[in-house]
Amino acid sequence: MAQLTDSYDRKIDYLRISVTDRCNFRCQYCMPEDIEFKDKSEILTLEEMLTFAEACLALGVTKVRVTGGEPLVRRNVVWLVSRLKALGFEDVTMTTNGFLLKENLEALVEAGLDRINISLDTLKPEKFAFITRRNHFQKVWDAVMAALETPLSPVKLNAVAMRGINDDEIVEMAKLTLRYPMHVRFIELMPLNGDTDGKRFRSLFIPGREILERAQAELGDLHPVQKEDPAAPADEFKFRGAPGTFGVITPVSEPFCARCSRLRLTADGKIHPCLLTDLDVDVKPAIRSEDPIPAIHEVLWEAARIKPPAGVTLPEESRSRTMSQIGG
Ligand SMILES: Nc1nc2c(ncn2[C@@H]2O[C@H](COP(=O)(O)OP(=O)(O)OP(=O)(O)O)[C@@H](O)[C@H]2O)c(=O)[nH]1
Ligand SMILES: C[S@@+](CC[C@H](N)C(=O)[O-])C[C@H]1O[C@@H](n2cnc3c(N)ncnc32)[C@H](O)[C@@H]1O
Ligand code: SF4
Ligand code: SF4
Repeated sequence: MAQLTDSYDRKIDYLRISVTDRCNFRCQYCMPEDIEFKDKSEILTLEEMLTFAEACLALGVTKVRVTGGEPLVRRNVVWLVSRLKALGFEDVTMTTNGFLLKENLEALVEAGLDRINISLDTLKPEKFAFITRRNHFQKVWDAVMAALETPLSPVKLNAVAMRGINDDEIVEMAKLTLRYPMHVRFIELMPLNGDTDGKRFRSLFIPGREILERAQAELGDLHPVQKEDPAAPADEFKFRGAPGTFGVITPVSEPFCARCSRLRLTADGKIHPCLLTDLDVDVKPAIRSEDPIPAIHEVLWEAARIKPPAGVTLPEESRSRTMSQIGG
């Protein structure tokens, strides 16, 4: 069967599934404290998500990332991981806030999870409570340490960079890569979650280049690391002799749309061809139809067809969305 490609000849081989819009944290850049989640009746079952993934696999999608909201608050998500692996995906990964990770590590490894990314913006418990609006630093840090002792090591740590909030920790976070086999990445803040006039964004934004310069000024030269997946968004580097890597993800200052290989499925059954536009296509009717695989294929080709070209910027009216709806 033909490989899924978009109108600009980009190969689409990477699917991100947001298994739930719910979360046990309320990170300031992602969602408001009083967010209303979707009614459970609107959310796809895990079996339906699996059917969608199966249709993607037949069109040459080989990688799938399970995300959310917080994927580990969705009951039986470990089952989904094991079924995705059994279907034949080469790379099944998860992005989590880490709160429920330690108790799920063994089951995730057994289910065949290939890699894990953990979001951690700070190494200071009080600041963690300020950013996530939940006082759970220690539990997340214990999970990071526990994950390093499993076949999921090396783990990736994701930190959203915010001026005046966690930029004083750039060097401490970078130093983790000298001590542990971790891939630490700072992500540029994107103006979502009600930041319609972009005010919060302008005061907090730090470009990735500045982050790399500030780390190098203290810790010495960073050497580029060859990517395993050339389409991956992170630019990764190593300090001399370090077991881990340090990097940046720069969707704002240096967008990587020209190499974008991704589609996203939301928990309520919409395909988002791009994280930073409002375009979506409803695939729920196709998933629930009598002959779902060909029906889903039609919708997938339509989503790929409308995927925007390189150079996407987020229109102001789209900034009311929360990242948790689309899965990051
Ligand atoms: N604008 C934009 N941002 C992205 C895209 N992919 C990832 N990001 C940002 O980078 C963050 C980190 O992504 P992760 O979930 O850790 O996954 P990843 O780095 O893509 O992981 P790999 O599968 O290992 O390449 C996301 O939460 C987004 O903030 C993308 O396609 N477009
Ligand atoms: C939406 S979360 C979903 C998975 C899981 N709950 C977690 O936090 O890892 C995925 C990623 O999106 C990132 N993210 C959320 N809002 C963002 C924003 N406004 N700008 C940049 N990254 C953001 C988070 O830091 C996290 O690494
Ligand atoms: S970034 Fe992840 S952990 Fe934080 S509120 Fe959003 S979905 Fe939850
Ligand atoms: S902004 Fe859209 S097109 Fe660009 S890399 Fe992200 S998802 Fe892909």
